[in-house]
Amino acid sequence: MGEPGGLSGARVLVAPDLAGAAELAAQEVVARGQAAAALRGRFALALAGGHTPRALHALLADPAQPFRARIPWARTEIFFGDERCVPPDHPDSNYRAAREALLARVPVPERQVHRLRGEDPDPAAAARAYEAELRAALGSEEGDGVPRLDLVLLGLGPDGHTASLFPGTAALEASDRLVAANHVPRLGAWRLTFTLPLLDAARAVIFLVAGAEKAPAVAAVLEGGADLPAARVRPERGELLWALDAAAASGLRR
Ligand SMILES: O=C(O)[C@H](O)[C@@H](O)[C@H](O)[C@H](O)COP(=O)(O)O
Repeated sequence: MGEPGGLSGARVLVAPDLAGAAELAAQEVVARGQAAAALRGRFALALAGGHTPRALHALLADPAQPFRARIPWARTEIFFGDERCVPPDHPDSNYRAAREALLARVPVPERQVHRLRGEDPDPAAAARAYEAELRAALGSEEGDGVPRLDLVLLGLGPDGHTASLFPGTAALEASDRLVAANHVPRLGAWRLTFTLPLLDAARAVIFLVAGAEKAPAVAAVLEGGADLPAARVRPERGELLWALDAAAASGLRR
C-alpha cells in the first residue's frame, strides 16, 4: 500500500482514493491515541483545516466504522492547527467544519476542545491567548519548554502551504512563538496558525493529501528538495507520515 522514503525519512503511504487515504490516517489516529492515553493518560490531537479532512472526520465519527470506539475521546484534547479569522459559525471556519463532521458526534468533553478564536478583532492577541491555553493544557514536560502534541494532522495547498504557513509570509519564519497571526497577501486575509517550532515538537505529524491538483506540490516537497512551507515541517523527535491518494502521489518518481 505504500513505501518508506521521501523527505527526511518520512513514511509515504498511498491509497487508491481519498477514502483509502483517510482510512490510513484514521488507523494512525487510533494507534497514536491509544498509545498516548496509555503512556501519558492523554491524547493531544490537532486537527487540520480545509476540505480534505472531512473524509477523515466522517470516518472517525461513524459508529459503523472501527475507529470511533477505539479512540480514547474522554482523554483526548482537541486543538486546531490553524483557523481563518472568521466567527466560529462562519462557512469558512475550520472549527465549524470539524464540529459538524466530528466533534458534535463523538464524546470528547467540551472543555477539552480548544478553539482558535478567529472572531477576535486582534488576531495577534488571539494567537497569544491560544498559545497560553495550549501550554496550560499540555504543560511543557520536555526540556525545551515546547509542549508536545501527540499527533498533528495537516493538509497541503497547491502552493506548498500547510496549516496557514504560506510561502513568503511572516509566520513561516516565526521562531519565538508557537501560535501566530499571519497576514496572507494572496488571500487578502489574516489567519491564525501553529508555527514550525510547535509542529516540529510533535510526536507525530500526518499530512493527508488527495487530488491531482496537489501532485506537483507533493512531488516538490517529497522529492524536489523545494523549500516550501510543508517541506519545513520536520518533527525532530517525532514521526512524519504522508497519507496520499494515487492522484496526489502521481508526480512521485518512487
Ligand atoms: O485552513 C486551511 O485551509 C488549511 O489549514 C490549509 O492548510 C489546508 O490544509 C490546505 O489549504 C488544503 O486544503 P484542502 O484540503 O481544502 O485542499
